[in-house]
Amino acid sequence: MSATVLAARGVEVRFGGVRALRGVDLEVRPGQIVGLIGPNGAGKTTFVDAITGFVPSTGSVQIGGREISHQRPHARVRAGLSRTWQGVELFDDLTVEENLTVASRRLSLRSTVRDLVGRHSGDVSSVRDTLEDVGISELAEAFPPELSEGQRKLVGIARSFAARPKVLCLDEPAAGLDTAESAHLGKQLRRLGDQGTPMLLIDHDISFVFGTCDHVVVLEFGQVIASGEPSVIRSDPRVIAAYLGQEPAGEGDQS
Ligand SMILES: Nc1ncnc2c1ncn2[C@@H]1O[C@H](COP(=O)(O)OP(=O)(O)OP(=O)(O)O)[C@@H](O)[C@H]1O
Repeated sequence: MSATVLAARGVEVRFGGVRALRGVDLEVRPGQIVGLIGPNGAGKTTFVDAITGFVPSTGSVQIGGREISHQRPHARVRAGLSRTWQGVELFDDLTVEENLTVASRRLSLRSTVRDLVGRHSGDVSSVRDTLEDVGISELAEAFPPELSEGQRKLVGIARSFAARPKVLCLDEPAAGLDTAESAHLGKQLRRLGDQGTPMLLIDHDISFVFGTCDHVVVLEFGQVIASGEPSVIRSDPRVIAAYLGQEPAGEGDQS
C-alpha cells in the first residue's frame, strides 16, 4: 500500500436531519495537491471542518498513519494538519512579519519555555524563512491595509504554513481574486507542493483547481462521485451532470 499523509475514511457528518457527509473517503499522498470540488452545498467546507475537528464527525482521520479523529483542533494542528480560512483576519497595526510571529507563538503552548532557551517557531528568522517559502519576502514590513486581496491570501497561507504542516488544507484561497492573482497564487501553491508540502484545496474556481492540483475529488450531496486526475475528471459525465443547472464557476469566472 502506498504511503498517505492524510487518509480520511468513512467520514460522516449530520446537522440534525441533514446528512452533510455520507461516508467520504479521501487521501492525500506525499507531494500531492488534491482538489475537492462540487456544487454548492455538496459538503466541501463541512469535510474540511470535520477532518480539522471543527464539526463533530464519525469515521477515521489519519495523519502519517496516526489516528487523530478523537483529537481537538489544536492537537490536530500539532499532529500536522493545518488549515486556512475563507476570510484572512490580520492585525492591521502589525506588520506582516509581526502578524506571523504572533500566530506562530500562539500555536505552541511550549513557546514560553522555548522563549527561555532560544530559537522557536516565532523567531524572526523562521518567520522570514516562511515568507520566503511562500514567495512574499518583500511584504515582511508591509501593514495589512496596504495589501491586495491576493497578497492577504498569501499571508493567510504563510500563517498556516508557519506550523510546517504535514498537510495544508486551503478553504477557497482564490475566492475574491482576479485572474492574474489566481494565476500567481496557483504558481506559489504549486511551488510549495513541489517543495514537499501536500495540500487539500477547495475552490469554486474549477480552472484554478484543475490547473493547480494533481488529483481531484468531486462531492455531490455529501458523497464522492468521482476521483482522479484533472484531465479525467474534466470529462467525467457524472461530474458534468452534477454541475448541470448551475454555473460551474471557473473557466474565466471568479466567484
Ligand atoms: N451549521 C450547519 N447547520 C446545518 N446545516 C449545515 C450547516 N453547515 C452546513 N450545512 C449543510 O450541510 C450541507 C453541506 O454544506 P457545505 O457548506 O459543507 O457545502 P459546500 O460544498 O462547502 O457548499 P458551498 O460551495 O456553497 O460553500 C448543506 O446542505 C448545508 O446546508
